[in-house]
Amino acid sequence: MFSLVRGSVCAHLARRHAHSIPSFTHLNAVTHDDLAHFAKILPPNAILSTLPPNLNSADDLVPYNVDWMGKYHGQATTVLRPRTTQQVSDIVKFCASRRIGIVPQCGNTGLVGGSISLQKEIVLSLGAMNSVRSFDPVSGVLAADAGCILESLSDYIARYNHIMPLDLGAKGSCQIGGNISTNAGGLRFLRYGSLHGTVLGLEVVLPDGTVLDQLSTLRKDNTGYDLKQLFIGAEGTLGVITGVSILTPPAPRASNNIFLALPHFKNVLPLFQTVKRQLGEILSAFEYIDRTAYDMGLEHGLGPILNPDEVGDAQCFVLAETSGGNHDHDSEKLNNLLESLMSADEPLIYTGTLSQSPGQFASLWALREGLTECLQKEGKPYKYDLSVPLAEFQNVVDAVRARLISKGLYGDHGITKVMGYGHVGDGNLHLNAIAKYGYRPELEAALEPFIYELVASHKGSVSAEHGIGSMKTSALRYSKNDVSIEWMRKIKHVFDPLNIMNPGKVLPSV
Ligand SMILES: O=C(O)CC[C@@H](O)C(=O)O
Ligand SMILES: [Zn+2]
Repeated sequence: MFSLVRGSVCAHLARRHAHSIPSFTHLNAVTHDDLAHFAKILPPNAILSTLPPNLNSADDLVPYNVDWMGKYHGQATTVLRPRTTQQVSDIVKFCASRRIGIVPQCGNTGLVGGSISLQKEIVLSLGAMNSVRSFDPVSGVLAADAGCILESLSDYIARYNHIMPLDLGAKGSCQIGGNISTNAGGLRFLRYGSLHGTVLGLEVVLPDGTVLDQLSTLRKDNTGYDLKQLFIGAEGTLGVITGVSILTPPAPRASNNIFLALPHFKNVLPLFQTVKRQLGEILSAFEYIDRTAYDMGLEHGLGPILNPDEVGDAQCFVLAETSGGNHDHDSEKLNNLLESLMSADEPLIYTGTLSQSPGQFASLWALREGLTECLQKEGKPYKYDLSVPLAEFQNVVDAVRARLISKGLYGDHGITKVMGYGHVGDGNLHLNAIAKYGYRPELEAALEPFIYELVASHKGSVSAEHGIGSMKTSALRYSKNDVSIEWMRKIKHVFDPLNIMNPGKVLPSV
């Protein structure tokens, strides 16, 4: 009996070991000889390195080593900028033979430190792979290199009257390969759904350098395991996405929006139901902004959107968008909605405005889309991207603020503002806490794991759309059970037994 138990424990440990992920100590830093090898694959201007013979300055590497927020500072000595899938494959094959870690990087606009080199891994920048491969105006399928900027792709297909199925505030600099690697959600998720549905195919360089060509353009392909799904949201830990094919919808003929002020958060849910019922399928976005976020936007010049006297003490705001077939018809629907909301016996809103021109349409969106940048101007934001039941949005924000107050950490010396905004329609709350004078360990300790425990108590997700990166590896367990994490490890081990692909991201080290 005793030996049987011992046997099973040993077997368990052996199993764990088989799927544990080698640590950074197994990886080698780039050497002079490695650079000489890279120089056989890439032209000189595609290699940046602080090592001899290149001797670039550390400043030259800042765009690759420091993330958009200036929060994560990477350690890469070398950045490689291939132009072809073959070059990516040659680089990866060589890195695997030398056990050199690789951080695939697109626009470096992520918010969780997913594209930063933690311990001298090379940065493999996809930005020079930026050509459209094909577009079929009949099916709407776009095939493109991973390094294409999202907005450039939008502009490209606009001439065919199509739009990208995703839209983000960072569209001017984020790249499609990064969007897919992080399974970005964004502002059109409510209407067009997840990239797991709209991505039809991928080309991926696997961690041994093999090119996995799954660049299918088929809508229907029911031939067993759908491998491409594994790379969507894998954050570069299973391979380097080099090419994508994605289904793009026809551009709506008319887009309108409306901005509403609500007295209390508790009105948001009934409002969402009313709006869905009255607008039906033309509703394409339903975004939430709490009072603190709205005021911050105004302080930074993103308004005024509504008459301050009518806004009064409104506690939150909603931006709803329609994408339909007829501008006047949709506008009339929104007008009727606004009128019925205002004239109800117990109105759900204080006031609202309906955009009357493309300029007004853009300025309503500008307030919502500009919030992330406003936060950066206010100080150092602690950012949490959560899925929680809609009814809990405000409770979560309030609980975090109350905790900081109770610990004496709320105010100029600590966290100056706690706010919530996000994609109500998708159950996705962006909770931000601003440390005006910089990040401090005691502030982080007050926020985490408190926020993650709160999210877990609601069976929510610690990452709704930004990913895990290096920021949330230890928080993964609040949203994934042990069995799920163990199978994630097994998958990682199958693809990347040496752990050269974006090490230290997504999976916690054991
Ligand atoms: O700033 C954030 O926390 C969210 C960023 C982005 O996902 C957004 O929805 O604007
Ligand atoms: Zn978002």
